[in-house]
Amino acid sequence: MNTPSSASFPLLECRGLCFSRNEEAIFGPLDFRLEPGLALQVLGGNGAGKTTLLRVLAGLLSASQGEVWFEGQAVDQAHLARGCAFLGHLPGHKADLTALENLAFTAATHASSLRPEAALAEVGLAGFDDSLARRLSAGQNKRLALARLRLSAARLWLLDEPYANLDLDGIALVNRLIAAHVGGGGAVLLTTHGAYAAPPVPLQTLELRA
Ligand SMILES: Nc1ncnc2c1ncn2[C@@H]1O[C@H](COP(=O)(O)OP(=O)(O)OP(=O)(O)O)[C@@H](O)[C@H]1O
Repeated sequence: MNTPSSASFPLLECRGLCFSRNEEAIFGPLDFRLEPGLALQVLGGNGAGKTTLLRVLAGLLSASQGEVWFEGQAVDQAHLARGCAFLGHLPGHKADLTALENLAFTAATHASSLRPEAALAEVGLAGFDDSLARRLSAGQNKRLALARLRLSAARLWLLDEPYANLDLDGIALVNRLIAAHVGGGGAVLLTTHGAYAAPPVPLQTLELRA
């Protein structure tokens, strides 16, 4: 079987993607592509289906209809769960582990060349190595989640409200991380309500309506 070169295909492509709950359409059908080196901002008011779309693309929910293609191949839910890095509303790390223990786990599972201590410093949490995650503030927890993202090897980042809970430095940090990831050939799909400045990278938008 010929394996297509990933360079000649979008990183992500959705064809007729729909999600329904109890026969009520939440979103779709959606058709869009996301090329490496770009970000796609999903816009929409409360309840429009932004989080649901990201959860489908992260392999956490099963689409009702349609196809998702990843690096030129139609993929199933399990493949999506392995292939993307997802930053959701919840931090997603272990509350009873320290900041550094959480990062060491991520670094080991992704064989990251970046040291966990360096990732912690990069997100402004130097000195919090031994702090339990459950003792961190909401913004510090978001920063720890961003450090985990930094250690991930995934080319596709799915960021649900990445600016939420962050101060101005934190918002600038998110923009720096997105710019570096996209500049390195990755791609980012992010949700916002449009209240924050968009990341400083080539940006497409996708509007969902409730
Ligand atoms: N677990 C659930 N069970 C039932 N309905 C749900 C569930 N999660 C979300 N919904 C419904 O699905 C719709 C889309 O929700 P979703 O969280 O995707 O919206 P959103 O665009 O992310 O909203 P927000 O901007 O408020 O975060 C809403 O009508 C919501 O009530």
